[in-house]
Amino acid sequence: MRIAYRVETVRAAEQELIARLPDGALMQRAAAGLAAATAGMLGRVYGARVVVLAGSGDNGGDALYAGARLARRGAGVSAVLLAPDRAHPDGLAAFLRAGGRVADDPYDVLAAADLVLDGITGIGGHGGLRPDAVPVARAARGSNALVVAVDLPSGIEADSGEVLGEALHADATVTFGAYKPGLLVDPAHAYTGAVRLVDIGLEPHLPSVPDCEALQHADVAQLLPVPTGESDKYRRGVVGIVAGSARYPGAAVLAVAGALHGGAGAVRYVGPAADDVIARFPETLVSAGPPAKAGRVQAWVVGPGLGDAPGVEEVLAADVPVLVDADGLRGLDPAVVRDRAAPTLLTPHAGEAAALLGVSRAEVESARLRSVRELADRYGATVLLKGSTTLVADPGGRAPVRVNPTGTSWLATAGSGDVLSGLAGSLLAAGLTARDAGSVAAYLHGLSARHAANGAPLTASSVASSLTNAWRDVYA
Ligand SMILES: NC(=O)C1=CN([C@@H]2O[C@H](COP(=O)(O)OP(=O)(O)OC[C@H]3O[C@@H](n4cnc5c(N)ncnc54)[C@H](OP(=O)(O)O)[C@@H]3O)[C@@H](O)[C@H]2O)[C@@H](O)CC1
Ligand SMILES: Nc1ncnc2c1ncn2[C@@H]1O[C@H](COP(=O)(O)OP(=O)(O)O)[C@@H](O)[C@H]1O
Ligand SMILES: [K+]
Repeated sequence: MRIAYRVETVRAAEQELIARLPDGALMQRAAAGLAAATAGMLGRVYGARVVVLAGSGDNGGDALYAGARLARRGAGVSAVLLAPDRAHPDGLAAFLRAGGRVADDPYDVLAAADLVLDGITGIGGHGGLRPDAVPVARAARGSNALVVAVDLPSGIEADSGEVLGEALHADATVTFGAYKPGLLVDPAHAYTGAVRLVDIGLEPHLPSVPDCEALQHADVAQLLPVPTGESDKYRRGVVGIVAGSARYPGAAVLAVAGALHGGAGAVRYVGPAADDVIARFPETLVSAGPPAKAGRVQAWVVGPGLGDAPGVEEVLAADVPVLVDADGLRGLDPAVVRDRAAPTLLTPHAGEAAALLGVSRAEVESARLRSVRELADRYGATVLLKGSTTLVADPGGRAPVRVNPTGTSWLATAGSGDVLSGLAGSLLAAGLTARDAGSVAAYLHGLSARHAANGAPLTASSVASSLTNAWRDVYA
């Protein structure tokens, strides 16, 4: 599991640790880790041209100390001081002692740089880059240098993943002590490049429950339902799919395709697209009547391609877990969901989430963490917010928000969400909690999409058929 902590928590842990260490030792650990990581990226340090962008806080101090270390190894290092009279005094002194120079003209040194260390702001920065930092950041990005963000790309919001102004696009980020949520969640995540964590000894001082977490293969492998000698199709779970309409029969087919790959023992389909479903997947149990007459299921999926057809309320009245997606979310009454005794999983994309929250789509996309938490609280349900970073939140804010690390932008194609809802519903029927079902489904779906795309456009059908490969990846 990759875990992330918000700034307040990181600072509290730092204070505990600092109290046990000699003065400045923690910053030296950070700077040493940063210098070692960037030396590895450079390959050859001797003779490399390095530019340190140093703001007025400790983030600039880290960058200056690391610059000093690189200078001692033979790099030509220049510093661009964003606030010359407030630069980290000890860091600057060490930097000058090591042979570093303060640049006369930032744009000259940036144009010739091999490596830029972005130490403008770290966890103390808010509101995007200030106007004086913007042209410098643009020149760094416009150069041929490798741009490495110190702790986090300057200008992003560490806690929320928002980008409230301009931020510096890094090729890589070296972060200290712990991941921060903004390093995992878009739009900020799109600025980080590959993220490397430097251990500064913070871990024992951090609480056991993080703010965000991202599953990895081993976590998913433990959660996946695997049949045993005792299993039969009913004990593995039966998932019911209420989806499709005369206008959108394909949504039913895709949701069933996802469900068939999710580990339930059987998939029931209820709705007007039964012929299409059977033609494609003869293993589906279909029925034309209402959901209540379809036979027992351990979980329902309702909504994909449903159009204006009724059925959502009836499904929500069932006492088994229910996943509500797409058309099922339209006008969904929070009171109805909150009153349910069995778990509910809502899977909106940003547009659907915006409609439920009464805000614009852009607001949801720019503040994904806040939006998913707010929706989960409002509905008293688990919410999976789809998009470039898929998030899964439980209500109440106690459990860490799951951030999905897999996926590809090729997934932005019609019907891929239908596959996801069937898949997650199947995992719910197999007995996973709503949070596990949602996050495991998003993980497999994203992996599968990488197989299906492999550098070219994918189709939603191919995402469903590649799910077998995704399961195998996770076990391998
Ligand atoms: N604690 C420790 O021991 C350790 C801490 N560590 C390091 O410290 C970092 C945190 O340092 P920090 O708290 O000094 O804040 P930091 O991120 O440098 O920024 C604050 C400064 O930036 C300024 N500023 C603010 N917004 C701005 C903007 N939009 N655009 C431009 N400037 C802006 C603001 O100026 P002011 O508002 O005062 O004018 C203030 O001076 C952390 O990320 C990690 O790298 C590691 O060494 C591990 C040990
Ligand atoms: N830019 C993106 N990057 C990665 N994944 C994306 C992106 N845009 C959409 N997705 C994923 O693609 C799927 C689209 O689902 P959805 O919007 O419901 O489409 P549909 O309703 O057509 O099935 C979701 O799994 C979502 O997370
Ligand atoms: K930075």
